[in-house]
Amino acid sequence: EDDFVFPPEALKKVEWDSRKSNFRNGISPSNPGENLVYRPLSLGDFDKGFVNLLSQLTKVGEVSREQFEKRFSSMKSSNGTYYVTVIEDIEKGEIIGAATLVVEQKFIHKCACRGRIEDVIVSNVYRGKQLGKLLVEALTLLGKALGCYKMSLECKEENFKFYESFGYSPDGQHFMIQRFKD
Ligand SMILES: CC(=O)SCCNC(=O)CCNC(=O)[C@H](O)C(C)(C)COP(=O)(O)OP(=O)(O)OC[C@H]1O[C@@H](n2cnc3c(N)ncnc32)[C@H](O)[C@@H]1OP(=O)(O)O
Repeated sequence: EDDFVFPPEALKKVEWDSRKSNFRNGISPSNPGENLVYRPLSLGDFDKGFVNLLSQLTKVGEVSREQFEKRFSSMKSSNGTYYVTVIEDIEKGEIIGAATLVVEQKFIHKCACRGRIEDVIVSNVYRGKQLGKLLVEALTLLGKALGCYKMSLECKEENFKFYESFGYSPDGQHFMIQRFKD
């Protein structure tokens, strides 16, 4: 039986009809394309190249099965915080896209929640098929459905246009960062 990092039913909250971006090929979360499935990250995805896919985004380093399983169960037990989603090519048994919604709990704005879109990646072989758009649009609408008062993400300026199509805009504030490790 599949062990998912969050209940798959949560994705049913997505109101796809209220999406802001246009999909050239008519794909949707329930129908992302031939042999493709959009769903929560599963424990079995370690063997389907999930970690390898992330290395196309940034440095991942060696992640053992044990480390993956520990992180997976920690995310799963923090109910309602980590919505790690993936697209699987079921013919190949391979994870070819991923994106995460993190729902941060606040005291401000009457104990509101803020959504952050993180770690958006589509395998270079599958780019240009509207799958990146599907990942971002679905998580944006999920954040809205879960009651987030605000959604945000960090990206390179060259990706601003991409994210603007889902309703994001640069806020003009300067983001600050300090790295303790590479
Ligand atoms: C919050 C974050 O995680 S930021 C990090 C984002 N991830 C990366 O940069 C990793 C490397 N890149 C990728 O994985 C992919 O290129 C992604 C995720 C950015 C896009 O995924 P793809 O599946 O290739 O894109 P998809 O086919 O869904 O969308 C392409 C559409 O966006 C547009 N687009 C894609 N990238 C850009 C860009 N950088 N600037 C402007 N438009 C863009 C295309 O023109 C196209 O528009 P159209 O639908 O009107 O024709």
